[in-house]
Amino acid sequence: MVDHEKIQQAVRMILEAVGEDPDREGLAETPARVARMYEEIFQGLKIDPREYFSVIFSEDHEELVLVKDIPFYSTCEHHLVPFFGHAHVAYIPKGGRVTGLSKLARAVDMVAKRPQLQERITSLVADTIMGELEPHGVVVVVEAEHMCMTMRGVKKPGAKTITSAVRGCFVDDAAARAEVFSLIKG
Ligand SMILES: Nc1nc2c(ncn2[C@@H]2O[C@H](COP(=O)(O)OP(=O)(O)OP(=O)(O)O)[C@@H](O)[C@H]2O)c(=O)[nH]1
Ligand SMILES: [Zn+2]
Repeated sequence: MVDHEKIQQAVRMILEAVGEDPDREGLAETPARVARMYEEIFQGLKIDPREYFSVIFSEDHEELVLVKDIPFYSTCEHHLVPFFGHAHVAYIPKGGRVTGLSKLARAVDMVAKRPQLQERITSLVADTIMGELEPHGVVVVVEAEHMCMTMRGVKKPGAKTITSAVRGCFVDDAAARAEVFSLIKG
């Protein structure tokens, strides 16, 4: 649980500081709404993504598994405005240790629901999968648009940031890595 009372006080202060009247009709409920919103969009702070991989299926598949185009929404830790896009998660299971596909998307979702950096989402998802599933290798690619670069500051709408984290066999196996990147692109 986030501290609703504290968030409400803070939002009220911000509204006053920017020259708004926090008691006018349209804003009266805003501090409480923002507190509820933070509860939702920062819920990943309370969740360890490793818990999604506590159930492992035993399946004899030591070939590529790729879940691509996983939409996500996150909050830039520098400006507290959204950045959002898609994540692509690939791994090659080892020793029959296969996870439910949805767990890959859940891990992305929850890691994103924190004040974040795109690089940290990318590496944390990759390292969590490496640590929990102990696969041959993992590739995570994240593509996102940062509202802090779109609506303010440098103002470059449409600019996309692409980050990748490559682990295990994909580090040395250029062909396997290229296959993943071409499947993501296609
Ligand atoms: N590496 C990284 N940088 C990010 C991310 N999200 C936002 N940023 C950058 O964080 C930087 C913060 O820069 P500062 O110079 O401290 O802040 P600022 O004066 O508001 O910077 P401008 O955005 O350039 O106006 C900016 O360059 C943002 O583009 C992210 O996920 N990863
Ligand atoms: Zn930002």
